[in-house]
Amino acid sequence: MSAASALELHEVSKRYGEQQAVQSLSLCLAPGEIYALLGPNGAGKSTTINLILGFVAADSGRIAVGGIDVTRDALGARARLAYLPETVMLHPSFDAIENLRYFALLGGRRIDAAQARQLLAEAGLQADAHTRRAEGFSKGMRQKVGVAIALAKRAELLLLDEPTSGLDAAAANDLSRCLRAAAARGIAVLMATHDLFRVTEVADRLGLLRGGRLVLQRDTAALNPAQIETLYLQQLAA
Ligand SMILES: Nc1ncnc2c1ncn2[C@@H]1O[C@H](COP(=O)(O)OP(=O)(O)OP(=O)(O)O)[C@@H](O)[C@H]1O
Repeated sequence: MSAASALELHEVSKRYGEQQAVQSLSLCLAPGEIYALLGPNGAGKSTTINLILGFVAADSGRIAVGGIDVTRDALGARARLAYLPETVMLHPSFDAIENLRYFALLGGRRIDAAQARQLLAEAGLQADAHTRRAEGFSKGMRQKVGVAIALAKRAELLLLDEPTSGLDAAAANDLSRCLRAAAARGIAVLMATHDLFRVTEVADRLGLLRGGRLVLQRDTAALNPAQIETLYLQQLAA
């Protein structure tokens, strides 16, 4: 496996009983690349993310994060990535700066308040929210703190599952900007999503999963949302 890839999956398969959740999946993300994983419910998107996180073990195939094999060194691989779940859990009574410093420390990095402010600003969190307690934070604000944590950790890979579900248009647009900023710093981003509109806005490449198989891959540069939808529906009907 190439150490230059932020993420590499080679012929990865995972079965749950009779259900083939992921089948012979091969995928490679370069540093700074944003990849959108599309597919209908049950296509295998979350399973793919859980395999990369090492939460579930592949039946066969290999996965490497920053060249570190997930099976051989799960902790080493996890140290190189950051995962944003649907709701980023923060310490409710800490403000954004305290949360960032706390989680950065858990991730092995000590940062001061000025660095925390800088990272939160890069992730797009407004300055007046930096010293507010996190208990009142919206989903979008939590995600920004989550991205700032990934930046603080110097993660090479950011994984997101349905990041725009439940976000209003402004917050989703904000998140796109935030992911672009992370990618500009060399972080590769893999996001599972149903949001075809955001795919053209934020992703460099898309992959469509169907029944656990990658049935289509495209650069998004030349595609608009309507074209993506057409490709998507054609593949599902095939
Ligand atoms: N823990 C599990 N036990 C048994 N079957 C599972 C488990 N997790 C996923 N599956 C099955 O594996 C297949 C892929 O599921 P997965 O959750 O990865 O799809 P998905 O693309 O993320 O779907 P959604 O868009 O609904 O989140 C489905 O058939 C699902 O029922």
